[in-house]
Amino acid sequence: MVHFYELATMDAAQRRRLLRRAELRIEEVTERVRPIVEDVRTRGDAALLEYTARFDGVELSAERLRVSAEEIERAHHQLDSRMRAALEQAIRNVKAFHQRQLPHEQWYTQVMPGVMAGELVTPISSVGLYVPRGKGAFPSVMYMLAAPASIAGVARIVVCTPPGPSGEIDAASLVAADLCGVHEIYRVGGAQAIAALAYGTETIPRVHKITGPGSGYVAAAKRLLYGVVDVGLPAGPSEAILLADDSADPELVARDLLIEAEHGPDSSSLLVTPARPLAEAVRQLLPAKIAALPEWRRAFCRAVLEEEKGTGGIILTRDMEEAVAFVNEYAPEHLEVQVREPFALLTQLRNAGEILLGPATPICLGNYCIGTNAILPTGGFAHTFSATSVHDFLKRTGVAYVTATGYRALEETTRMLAEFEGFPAHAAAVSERPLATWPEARE
Ligand SMILES: NC(=O)c1ccc[n+]([C@@H]2O[C@H](COP(=O)([O-])OP(=O)(O)OC[C@H]3O[C@@H](n4cnc5c(N)ncnc54)[C@H](O)[C@@H]3O)[C@@H](O)[C@H]2O)c1
Ligand SMILES: N[C@H](CO)Cc1c[nH]c[nH+]1
Ligand SMILES: [Zn+2]
Repeated sequence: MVHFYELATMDAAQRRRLLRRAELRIEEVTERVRPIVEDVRTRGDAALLEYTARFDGVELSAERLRVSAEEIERAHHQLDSRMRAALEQAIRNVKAFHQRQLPHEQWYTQVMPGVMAGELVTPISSVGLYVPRGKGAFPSVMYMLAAPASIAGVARIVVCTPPGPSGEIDAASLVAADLCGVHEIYRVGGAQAIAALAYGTETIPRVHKITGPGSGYVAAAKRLLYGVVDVGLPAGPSEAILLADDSADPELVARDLLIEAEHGPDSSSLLVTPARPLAEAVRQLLPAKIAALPEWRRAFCRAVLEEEKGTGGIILTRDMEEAVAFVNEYAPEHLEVQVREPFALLTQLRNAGEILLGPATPICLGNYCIGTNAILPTGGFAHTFSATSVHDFLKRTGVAYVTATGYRALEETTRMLAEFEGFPAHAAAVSERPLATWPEARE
């Protein structure tokens, strides 16, 4: 039976378990991941190759870690033409959206006469993109990461992605990377790939920032490496909430509930609604829809929606206000809204990686081709983190210029604050400064 909860009577432990979702499993695997990270740090490529053999079942040599230019070229010939057209449309939309995010390279404001303050925006010089592949290939993740990184102007973009059963990287992912101008791709995945990007190995040079989604192993490795490298937004196992009222079509809601549930047993997918007839109808429809899926995706949906450890299901609330409050507390990665007046409700929605409004905007469109980014914060981190964007690949540096007039107006304030804080050198630096002789302090 699909999990069915009434929010008003849900006990505190159950509520906490749903709110924590996959975070609990990431904690569980952290100690298993720690020695992998340490091993890659000390033994480099040799460790990478051993873990690739153990976890991906692929024997590689260090020379084969990097995908060759010929393989990328071959991928273009191998890719089915309809798949190429789909990729091109999706990438076009994703690029158009992210191009619009680009901020001005610099801006200044006169905060008071003679005091100019502003920001210089520059790209991060090297980034590592993690594209998962344990339960299927993700060309979409490739372009969701590579497009904003390349639009931001990152000079060195490196991709790590696990090899398929015969050591190959799928043609669609290679073409997607190429269409985004990314060519440094290594066939290595899991915690070992994150460690390689953070510390560097003989073959994979280290980067300044790593970003991209992944399984619990990947998420745990990133947390262990916080402080060694910038590990970006926490994007772990996929999750979604469908927020619906009695105007929603149960058939569409039931279908859309399976979108994120089919990613893996650690995914979460919840219908949150005050409409009992809708909740009951969706509950009736789900078993047949789950049964119609191929075996392994069926097993994932059952694990999420029916099994004891699963963190999916249906939550019935007393009214829409209670439903919205729960959604805001949960802060889902994807939020699909199927209510009579979605734009009116939007003003009350505060925490989500993305919000998709109306019955024609199912989560799968957002996953692939609307243009918005599908690499989003999970585990409740949408309370503070944002969707992946060009801003993840840029940094802002404060820039200021003070003239002699501005300096004179700030001299005493600086001295007062420095003396109060007990910094005599700070205070001395604004005493008797021979400003008038400096041509660069001109007005
Ligand atoms: N939040 C997002 O934006 C977002 C987007 C896409 C996908 N996802 C999520 O990413 C995840 C992808 O997971 P995946 O499994 O398909 O790919 P993955 O690449 O993250 O994990 C597979 C890798 O894990 C390693 N591994 C496997 N078993 C291991 C073990 N026992 N010990 C240590 N390492 C092991 C292997 O090296 C393998 O290459 C899913 O949970 C999906 O929901 C999230
Ligand atoms: N649902 C994922 C983000 O959580 C994105 C994705 C890619 N392919 C299918 N789904
Ligand atoms: Zn998805």
